[in-house]
Amino acid sequence: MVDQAGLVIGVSVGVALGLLIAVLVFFSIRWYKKRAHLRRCANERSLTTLPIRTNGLGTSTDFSASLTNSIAIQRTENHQKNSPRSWWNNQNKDRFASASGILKYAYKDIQKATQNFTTILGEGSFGPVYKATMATGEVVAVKALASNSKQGEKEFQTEVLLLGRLHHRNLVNLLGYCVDKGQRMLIYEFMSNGSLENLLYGEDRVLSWGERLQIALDISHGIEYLHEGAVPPVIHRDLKSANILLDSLMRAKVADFGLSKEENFDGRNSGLKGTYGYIDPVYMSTNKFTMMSDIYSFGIIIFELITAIHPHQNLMDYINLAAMSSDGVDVIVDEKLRGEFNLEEVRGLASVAHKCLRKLPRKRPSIAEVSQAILKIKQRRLARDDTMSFAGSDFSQTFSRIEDQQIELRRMTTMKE
Ligand SMILES: Nc1ncnc2c1ncn2[C@@H]1O[C@H](COP(=O)(O)OP(=O)(O)OP(=O)(O)O)[C@@H](O)[C@H]1O
Repeated sequence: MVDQAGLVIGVSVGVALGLLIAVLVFFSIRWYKKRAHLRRCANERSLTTLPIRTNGLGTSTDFSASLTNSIAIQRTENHQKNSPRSWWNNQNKDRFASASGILKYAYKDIQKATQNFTTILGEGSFGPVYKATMATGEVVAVKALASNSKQGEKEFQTEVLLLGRLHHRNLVNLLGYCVDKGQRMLIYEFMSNGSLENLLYGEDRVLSWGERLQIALDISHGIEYLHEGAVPPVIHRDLKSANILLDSLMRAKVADFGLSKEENFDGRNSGLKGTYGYIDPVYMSTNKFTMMSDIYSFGIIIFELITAIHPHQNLMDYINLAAMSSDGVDVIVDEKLRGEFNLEEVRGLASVAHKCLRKLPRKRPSIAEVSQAILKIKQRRLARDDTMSFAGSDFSQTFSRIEDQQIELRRMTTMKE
């Protein structure tokens, strides 16, 4: 009896234990599956994270977030190979929206769009730039990284990372990139009026004073976004008229981030980054590049707009001479303007530029202050234009009143006759 009872108890305990273990295993598997699912979801969310946008345009995080974005780009590539969406990828295997919102193109697409790389627009230190018409009909500019380029891959990655998350109407937008067949290329929006340098020193067309003022304001807004809108802030390091591009409406956009950090000083490998004539003297002596060094370069660009004298043609000497003359900046205003400018506005803009070129960086204005000052000049100009057109309309009203009276008089005299 006792043995039987013991057996029953033993079996019951065994069964209970077995059940307990089965339940535990079941829940462990469920818990593990759930965790794996959550991790997958989290990964997918990070892949679709939007690029960093600031100033109310979207979320902003720190630089590590932009690195996460770059990792996400790679993960997207691996992930897409195996995902159920691979049918979609097969349809679009040459193009896909990367995590930073820019498109990746296949080499053959670019080859076709540039008619086998025959549509060259120009050549910079990065390599040749081509005009390309994509399959969609969109016209773009393709910057190909020269294979012998020293700063190549690092700059390329910087540019893709940086521009992919920076969007502003006064920055040249990066639309896509290509890393294929050992080639690396960047695809930008096409700027049909080329560079400010070509416009100021070429023979094609003369920029009016109004256009120059607007260009100064556009550049200022572009830099303001880089310095004060982007998180973390971006220092351009190679602001110059060749890096300001103009669209079909003559609106200016700042170009060449990342690429601008190459060692490019006077052709010598001095370790300094930037372009001779635009480099802040304080940076030259301290090797420390700050936002104020960008402000200095912008001051030089403003004087280029006023004088159309290139910094390589002793622009600084002219500026210093004019500062000593009683007529001030008036003596160095671009002759091509043929007096078609408002002297007060020119002096106002020159005063802003002088402040940007101050020896002590801390005495230079911030880019927001520069924007404000240029905006004020433009607003005064608009107000004056309004007054003139109002005065003009007043005059024409008076004139037509006189005409009406004359007609009336003539009518009365004919009636008398
Ligand atoms: N997005 C664009 N749209 C139209 N033309 C462009 C575009 N980007 C560059 N270009 C043209 O291509 C040429 C080379 O430009 P790139 O930016 O490579 O060199 P750079 O700025 O002139 O010199 P560096 O590389 O030494 O700074 C320039 O003449 C420029 O006007």
